[in-house]
Amino acid sequence: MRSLRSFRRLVRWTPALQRARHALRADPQGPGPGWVAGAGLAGLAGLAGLVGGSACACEHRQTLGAPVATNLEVPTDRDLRVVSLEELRSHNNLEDGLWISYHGHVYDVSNFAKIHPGGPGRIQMAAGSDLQKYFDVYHVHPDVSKFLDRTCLVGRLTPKDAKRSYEETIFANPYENEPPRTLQQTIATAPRWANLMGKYLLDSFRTPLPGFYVRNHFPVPSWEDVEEEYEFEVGIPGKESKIFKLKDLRTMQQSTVEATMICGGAALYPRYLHRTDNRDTWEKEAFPRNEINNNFWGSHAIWTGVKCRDVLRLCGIDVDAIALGTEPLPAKYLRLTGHDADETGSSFGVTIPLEKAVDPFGDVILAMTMNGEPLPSDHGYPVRVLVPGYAGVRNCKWLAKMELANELHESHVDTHTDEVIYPPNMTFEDDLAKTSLTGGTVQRAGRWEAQQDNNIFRVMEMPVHSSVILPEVNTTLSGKEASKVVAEGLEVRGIALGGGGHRVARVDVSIDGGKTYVPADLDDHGMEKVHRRNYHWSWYWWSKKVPLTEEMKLQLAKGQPLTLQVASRAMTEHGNTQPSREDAVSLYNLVGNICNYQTHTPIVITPPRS
Ligand code: HEM
Repeated sequence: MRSLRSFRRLVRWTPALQRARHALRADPQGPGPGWVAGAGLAGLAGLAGLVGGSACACEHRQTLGAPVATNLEVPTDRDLRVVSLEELRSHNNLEDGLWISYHGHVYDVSNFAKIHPGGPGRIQMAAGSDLQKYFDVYHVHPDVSKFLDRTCLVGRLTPKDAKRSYEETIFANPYENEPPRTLQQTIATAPRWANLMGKYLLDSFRTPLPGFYVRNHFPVPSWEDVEEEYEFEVGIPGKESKIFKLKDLRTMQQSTVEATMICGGAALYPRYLHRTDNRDTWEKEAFPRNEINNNFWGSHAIWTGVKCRDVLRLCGIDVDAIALGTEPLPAKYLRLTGHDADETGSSFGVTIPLEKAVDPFGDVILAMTMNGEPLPSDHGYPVRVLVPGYAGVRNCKWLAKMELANELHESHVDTHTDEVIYPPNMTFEDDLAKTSLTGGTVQRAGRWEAQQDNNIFRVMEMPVHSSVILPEVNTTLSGKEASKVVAEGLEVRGIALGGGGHRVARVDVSIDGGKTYVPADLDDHGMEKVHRRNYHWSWYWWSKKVPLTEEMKLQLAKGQPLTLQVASRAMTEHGNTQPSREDAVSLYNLVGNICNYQTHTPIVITPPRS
């Protein structure tokens, strides 16, 4: 119910979605279970007139017969059967199969939809139509034909029909009216994903708000003009839910927390598709991409808001007794749901341990300001849950609901997308290939789902991490700069974070790709005095002039350019540290979450004139 309310808010706010809503109204099925799975979604995409035609009575898998390709073989176009536009469009629901066209090929993505990182609903939006129209908006996708061709190819369209399929697919961009943005380097626009890259991260200890790291999953809900309508609900089993409005929070005692927020991905992009052939592509394709920028996917701010435990206390939870252990935990988790939802109405939701929320030193607050200003829309205006030490995604924006529960949140984000660490034997294409090309399609998809329960866990606290920020990747130093490096050493600067509130005890720097290290000078900007107990939520900055070895100097003296591989490794006071680049290869996990390996920053020194 709540997610429908959020969706309505989005619809009211976004003109593109308003247009889609009209299309939905024209759809006789209207919202409901059939709507999610069927032609209603095509209506949402403005496709009602195109794909809502006669339902295909046949069982599509039977019509397909034997798989057209094995895992690694892609048939040539000559061998593919020609699919008519009508047939493509008739496969627009789960019952008859979800088919899409892409670059002239037709694919059955019925099984893939279940594991689609962007959620099953979004694939259903495109059913019976052309994928490219969607990818024109959702730039998060690289060219996916590589694995679609290997996994779920049905046939091809004639060139004329391929053109028609693209041209007649009408899709209204739900991200047209996102808030204005400046400063950041954009990774993706729909949904918004952006960060301050490289040297700008070291411009100020507290990141300027327009540059603060953003990772949205859905269009931004706008509360600016209607903040008096804003509310969130607290649900406690066996009790009536309690509603809080902004004015309720504003009259409560405010707390301030200095905290760095870092992405659960910590580093890796792009993910999935660059590693579909086998795990080795993790190093060959994903690592180099990751190392294009000196990126630390996070930012720092001072946050103000109401303690989460104070809100729970008002709802009748004895947070002090629970924290002291004199009362048992009433539930394992606190589930957080946002007012943001995907284009099909499926809400954002994540889980945090209830223990963290009631811990008087856990510093979980319902934040209303960042750096002394109201939260910007991109950061959850008016209320975001700040969960210091935890992955960014746990810090639910645009809070709509908090509920005590013994089960994890069932949202797609919490179960599939950014939240999970998959076991090392799991690859995207393997599972996908098996799901789609064998007769037992559903069981294979089940393998993926089964993994969810067994060996897959959720990213909660972040691990220790550090990044080299300066010099920037591929910097070339020559002339006086090169002479200075020879005389004084290479000046390296960067950022480190203990993760989970752990103190960073040391950062070591290497200029020879991790063969040898020297300790850097740490600067905590006085945060040691600010943080309570043993928790340190803030990033550290560090710097070091690393001397060249005699061998390196000799190489330059011979007139040969010198390439250095700069790396850093932070270590907590427990001795936890970052894996080397080599070790990270075997630490492969499908999505690339908490990938805190020591990236390499290549820089070149050209021989200075003596
Ligand atoms: C067969 C068709 C599709 C394939 C193979 C596909 C594949 C993928 C993959 C691999 C990702 C993860 C990308 C990454 O994080 O590096 C992704 C994410 C995403 N996809 Fe798709 N996709 C398809 C269709 C669609 C459609 C039709 C939509 C929208 C209507 C869509 C929306 C998204 C969004 C929004 C994300 C980002 C989710 C997030 O991380 O927040 N996708 N898709």
